[in-house]
Amino acid sequence: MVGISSKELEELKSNGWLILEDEKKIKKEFKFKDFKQSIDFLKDIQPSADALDHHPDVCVYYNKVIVELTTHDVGGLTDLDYKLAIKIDELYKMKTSNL
Ligand SMILES: C[C@H](O)[C@H](O)[C@H]1CNC2=NC(N)=NC(=O)C2=N1
Repeated sequence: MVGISSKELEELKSNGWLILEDEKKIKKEFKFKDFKQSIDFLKDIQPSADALDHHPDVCVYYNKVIVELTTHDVGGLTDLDYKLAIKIDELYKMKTSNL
């Protein structure tokens, strides 16, 4: 695990991730059409999170899922947050491109 680079942070920012708490956390809201889609998205994330051994903090609403990423072990952002964020964006694109 290594710290996140400023290039990675910029990329996440341009993908719509908010950088919070003095660059210790990132957050993004994903929109869906109903609760089932929201839950299915969460289920899509689970294998990637387990594979990276890195897990998001998630808030599920009826038609939106708010994802927060930070590396609790170091109290800040690392490459694991970057990798999982990119993966989650990919999963969202796949999910919403065939609606
Ligand atoms: C032991 C295990 O590797 C750690 O507890 C992992 C699990 N998943 C994790 N997820 C996140 N987001 N941050 C962590 O620090 C973290 N640590």
